[in-house]
This record gives sequence, C-alpha cells and structure tokens, in this order.
Amino acid sequence: MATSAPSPHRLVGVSTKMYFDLAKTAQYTSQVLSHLQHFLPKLHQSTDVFLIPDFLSIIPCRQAIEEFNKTASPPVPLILGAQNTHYQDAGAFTGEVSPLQLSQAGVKIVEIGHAERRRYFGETDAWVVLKAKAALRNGMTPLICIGEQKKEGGVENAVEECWQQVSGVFDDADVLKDSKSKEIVLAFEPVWAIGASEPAPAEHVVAVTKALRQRCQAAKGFEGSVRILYGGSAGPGLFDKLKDGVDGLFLGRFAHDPERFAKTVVEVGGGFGV
Ligand SMILES: O=C[C@H](O)COP(=O)(O)O
Repeated sequence: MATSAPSPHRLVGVSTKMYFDLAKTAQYTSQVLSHLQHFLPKLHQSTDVFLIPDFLSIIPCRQAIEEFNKTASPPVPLILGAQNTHYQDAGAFTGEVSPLQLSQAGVKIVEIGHAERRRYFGETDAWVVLKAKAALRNGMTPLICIGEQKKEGGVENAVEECWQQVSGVFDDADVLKDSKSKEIVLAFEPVWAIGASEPAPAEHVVAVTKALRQRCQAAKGFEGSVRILYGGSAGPGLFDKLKDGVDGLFLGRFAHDPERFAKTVVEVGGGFGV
C-alpha cells in the first residue's frame, strides 16, 4: 500500500541518458561497483541502488555486474534499468524496444515519461499508463517521471500538473492485474530543474512530494507500494534536506563522477556508519 511517509528502505540511482559511449559506460559501471562494494553489507539492508544505461549497454552492464559479483561477497546489489520501453511485448513496431526483452535482459526498473521523452518524442500521459502496465506485467518496476514545466507556479500548480501526468496509472483498475511487480516509483523532476545548475529548493520538493504521496494513498483500488524520488540536478549534499518528502534521489550529470555518485548513495542510505 502507498504509505503516508517516506519508506525506511531507500532508493537511489542514475541514468546515463545518452552522455556516454560504450567504453565509458563499461568503465563507469565497473567504477560504481567498486565504490559500492565498500558499503556492504549495510547497503543491502537499507538501500536499493540502480543504474540506467543506454539500451546497447544493458547486456554488457548485466554481464559486468555478474562478473564483478563472482568474487564479491556479499554481491553488490546494483539494479539494472532501462530509459524507456514500448508498451507491447512484441509486434511490428520498428525501432522500439520490447518490455519482454528488457526483462529477459535483466532489467528490473524502467523509466517512463521522462521530460526529455515527452518534449522530444511526444510521449503522452496515455502512453505512460500503457508503458507502466507493460513494465509491471513483465515483472519490472515503472519509474514514472513527472514534473511541472514552470518554476513560477508554486507548489499547488506543481502538484496538479504532476498528478495529471500520472493519475491515469493510479485510476486504472487493471494496473496491477497480471503484474509480477507491485511497486511503482515516481520521480518528481521539475522540468526547470533538469539540466540546471542547482536542484529545486528543498521546501518546494518536500511540499510537492508530500502532497503527491497523499494523492497516491487516496487513489482508490491501488494496492501496490509507491516510493518517490527527487531528480533534477541532484547530487551529494541534497538528500538530507529532502528526506521528509522523498524516499531517495534520481541523478543525472552529478553522478558522472562515480565517487560523487557513491557519496550520494551513502547519504541516501543514512551514512552506513561511514
Ligand atoms: O534522469 C535524470 C534527471 O533528468 C536529472 O538529470 P540532471 O541531474 O542531469 O539534471
């Protein structure tokens, strides 16, 4: 069930978008694994960490994680994600990537409705519903990105705009039907804070995410669980200011340095006694 407070089990991750080439992604993955290894076994107990590379890097990343974990004890629990999915499992959809194949490739979490996909590729709220269902029926967690366009509208406007983008998922009585996964993750990413020099102000993020959590709770018939992340110029030093509202962070550019990413993971995880 959607709960009224952030989950004690936190979630933090990075999307490399289309920033890295194949070699850089491979190098980055192995550096992230090495950094995270220092925080075992506490990492296991409190925090889920995900890495969302480009599509072509998904299988090499999975292999790199498997290879690394042959000698890591306990294994580093790095969850693999995808930046998008089609909503059908198979068919005549040239150039698209099937959610069935993503799950077969080892993907556990799928980004849906990112602001860049909405802006450049026309992704709609209706597609978000279909894609969320596609992820869930294939055993993957939908990571649904929502966020208001303009900074000036304040909290109320942001909540309305965000809820409009995702309410179709919570209103759909069948959303969890046939689903192997029962969790939805929302990433609150104000469009104006993505690719910016600094994140949205903490009081804005906390107010909006608290209100969104209430909406999720009030959604009739939704029996799954919800975690809410903040994304948009997130990096080290931020989580503590947001922790009354969010369950974790979703990073972009400010995770490109694997050490800074690991530092952020430690902060989100509550320090791991470091
Ligand atoms: O996918 C991640 C978000 O869009 C945030 O990206 P950013 O931290 O580079 O602004």
